[in-house]
Amino acid sequence: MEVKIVNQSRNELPAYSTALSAGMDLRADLEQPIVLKPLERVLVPTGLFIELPVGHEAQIRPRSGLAIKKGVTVLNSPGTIDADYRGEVKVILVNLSNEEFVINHGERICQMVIAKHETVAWKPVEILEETERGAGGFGHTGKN
Ligand SMILES: O=c1ccn([C@H]2C[C@H](O)[C@@H](COP(=O)(O)OP(=O)(O)OP(=O)(O)O)O2)c(=O)[nH]1
Repeated sequence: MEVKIVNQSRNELPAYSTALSAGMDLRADLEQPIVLKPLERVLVPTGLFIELPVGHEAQIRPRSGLAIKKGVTVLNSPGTIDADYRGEVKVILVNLSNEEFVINHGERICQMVIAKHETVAWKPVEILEETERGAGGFGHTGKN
């Protein structure tokens, strides 16, 4: 599938890869480094703009390496990029460690996965079909 992408990032390194992996790493596009204190969050620009086909979304997900080594993750994971969004793809990072984390220009901060989704026509009804579970949830079957 082809997806249109406008790259206004100042990164010399490729902003995206063509590898056949599910997630494409995205790089920070920064004029100067960002210092993220413990428990602070920040909106990080990528310099990328995409045009997804209707019925598709892009999901912004954490990188496992940053999460386990630095405690830095995507706060709203998975962030949703809608098919009709034409703004810059941005990433909400949060520092869950007890040390400062510096985000440098060009650093790979997250990964983006393109996914298909259903387009639903909601059908209002008075009653839903019964099931064995019924309204039980949130651990109602116990631990064992
Ligand atoms: O991590 C994210 C999440 C969202 N967006 C952009 C693309 C998305 O299509 C738009 C709206 O996102 P969302 O629906 O999550 O935001 P909202 O808080 O519901 O705001 P809105 O009222 O603008 O929909 O913001 C990003 O760039 N990065």
